[in-house]
Amino acid sequence: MGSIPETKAEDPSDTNIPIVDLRPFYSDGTFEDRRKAAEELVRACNEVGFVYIKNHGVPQSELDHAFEASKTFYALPTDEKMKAPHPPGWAVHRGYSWPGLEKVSSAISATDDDESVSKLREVRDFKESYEIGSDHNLDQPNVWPPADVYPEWRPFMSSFYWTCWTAGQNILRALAVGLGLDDEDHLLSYHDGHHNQLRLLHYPAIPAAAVEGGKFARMPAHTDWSSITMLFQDDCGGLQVEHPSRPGEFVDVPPIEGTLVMNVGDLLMRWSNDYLKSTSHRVQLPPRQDRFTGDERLTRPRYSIPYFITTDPDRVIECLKADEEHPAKYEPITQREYSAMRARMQY
Ligand SMILES: O=C(O)CCC(=O)C(=O)O
Ligand SMILES: [Fe+2]
Repeated sequence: MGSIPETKAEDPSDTNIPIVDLRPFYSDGTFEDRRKAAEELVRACNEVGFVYIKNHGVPQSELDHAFEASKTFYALPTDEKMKAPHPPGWAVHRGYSWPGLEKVSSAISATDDDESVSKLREVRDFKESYEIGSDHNLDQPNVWPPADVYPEWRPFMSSFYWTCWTAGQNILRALAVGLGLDDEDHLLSYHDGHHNQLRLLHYPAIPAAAVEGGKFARMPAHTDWSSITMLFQDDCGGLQVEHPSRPGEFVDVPPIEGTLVMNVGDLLMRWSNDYLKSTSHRVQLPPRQDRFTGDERLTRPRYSIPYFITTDPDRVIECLKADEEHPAKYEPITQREYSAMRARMQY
């Protein structure tokens, strides 16, 4: 006995987030095997909104390379990284954002008084990120550093973007099968792949007290706006999701080797008539004490790679899963209208 819970954090049996094996969507899985995996996936998205996927189709060698490249990029001097700066404003989300540039937050609660609102704004997100899209997405032109800064960055990340999309297509197929749609390509057909976003995140080492004292956050609670998000995380830990039936309580989503974490975004929640849940999540200090060193309890840096999958901006999304018993809760909308509406609500 005497086992310490945190030493078990990477044990798959220690998490309440379901693990779904998508192998039948890659090998010659029988129709029955595919349907079973798809139904498990949809059940997890309905009950939790978060799910681990194994046999997700992104080769481990490419993932290892992506994390190595991310580390190499973030280890560059700031003035080199700043040669690919995120453009000012919110219209374009590409290139390098330095620590504190972005403040992620769900809408500030209407009941918050002025003092706590300004306090919230003072909390800086202690992370840096780099956003990449398709070179064919003219709404969101990519921002790359000059080739001599890090020659391999652009070619590798451009190709990795499409590797992630190949895996994402099978997840969208599995979701359609699990939702019982006649055409397994139904959801996929709304995504041409050019509107996704690859994000390389680095949460630098930070003394635990700076986060515990509320001065800095790694990433505050939010939902994603995408159809779905695929997330790859290193072995640091710290990702948490809101408990599906206990609002305000967050549970750990520990890294599990060989899996990605998939979550439902707000757009797919609306599209599915709220059948699939877009769950709030955040990044906190790691739960495992062996992730800290020294008197200051400096937590190790964390690297993660989310890949946000989004529909073609002008396709009209109409509620699925609507019937007499469950009338459509939302008007048809395009992704462009939807994100404009969300942005209006936020500012
Ligand atoms: O870093 C993580 O694990 C989560 C990132 C995330 O939720 C986001 O970028 O939307
Ligand atoms: Fe997120």
